[in-house]
Amino acid sequence: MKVGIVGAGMVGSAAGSALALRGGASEVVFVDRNTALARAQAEDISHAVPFAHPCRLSAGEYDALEGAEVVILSAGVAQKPGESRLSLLSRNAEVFASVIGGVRAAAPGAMLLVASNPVDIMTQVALRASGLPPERVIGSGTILDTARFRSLLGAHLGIAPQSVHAYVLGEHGDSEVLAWSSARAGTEPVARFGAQLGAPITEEVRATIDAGVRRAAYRIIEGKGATWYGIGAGLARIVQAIRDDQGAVLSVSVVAPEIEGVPDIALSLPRVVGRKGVSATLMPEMSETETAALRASAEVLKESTQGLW
Ligand SMILES: NC(=O)C1=CN([C@@H]2O[C@H](COP(=O)(O)OP(=O)(O)OC[C@H]3O[C@@H](n4cnc5c(N)ncnc54)[C@H](O)[C@@H]3O)[C@@H](O)[C@H]2O)C=CC1
Ligand SMILES: CC(=O)C(=O)O
Repeated sequence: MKVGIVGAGMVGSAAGSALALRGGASEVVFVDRNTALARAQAEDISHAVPFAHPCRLSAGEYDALEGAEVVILSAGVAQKPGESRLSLLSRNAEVFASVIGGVRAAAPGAMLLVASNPVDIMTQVALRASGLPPERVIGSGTILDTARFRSLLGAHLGIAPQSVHAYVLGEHGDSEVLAWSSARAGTEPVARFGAQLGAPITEEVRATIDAGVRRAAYRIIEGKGATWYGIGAGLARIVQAIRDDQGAVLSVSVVAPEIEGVPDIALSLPRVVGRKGVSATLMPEMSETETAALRASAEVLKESTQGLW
């Protein structure tokens, strides 16, 4: 499958690299207003291909996206230390205004996979600008936060994160909701599993894991300026679910008519992802507190779109 990546910075290049290393695409094309950067990323990643799977890498203008089935949108500005994702909105909405037209003209059949922050609102921006149906404009949403949650829970329980089934819901951002009520280790609720293994999930453990997930981006940006490996792998995971029509259940963001009483909203819930994009949305079992937190997260996002359209 041919995949386009608009925005060849840290996130776009990490996604291209993950796709090449995992065998997630037969062809990856980078587009960036910095054409030298796009060319250099393609050349650099192509040198990893002999150690991985066949994959052609190149860079070009928008017309090079012709035939792409998925286009990843990772163009725009990223957070500086201490800055929130929501603060990027007006700058990145402006970037998308110039990017989406070029993508749609060159690759009208492509699904859009949005990574730029604030990703939930940028997914709404991309939907409106593209005219595509909502199931074909997918935001990476909390795929990364869910990975962070599974990773920290797995480490606490002493099991592989792949055996932890737990999701982060709502905004990919400060108001996100860790869905503890539905979290499972193997088939067991995580609290029961932890008690059996001598790794109880106390209030203190929950608070530490919550901060570990919610504050991850801030910590990493403080330490190295940006985050890219986790989201690069997450984007490649979504592309593979689409390419292979997997029906994978992933926490991604799409525009929905209503969630928890908030109309016309994009946020993350577990969703079934395959060749047609998102084919179903699942509402996990939640406690009253989690339901209220999800509603609050939807309201934060809704509030942030005021004045945008
Ligand atoms: N969804 C997620 O989980 C994550 C999202 N992000 C977001 O991804 C975005 C990209 O982050 P980085 O790659 O670290 O930034 P970066 O600054 O390394 O790369 C952004 C690229 O976009 C390009 N660009 C800017 N305006 C453009 C335009 N009009 N047309 C074409 N290219 C344009 C720049 O030349 C640059 O190469 C940010 O908004 C960041 O917040 C970052 C990490 C995780
Ligand atoms: C930057 C960002 O959105 C993240 O690492 O979660």
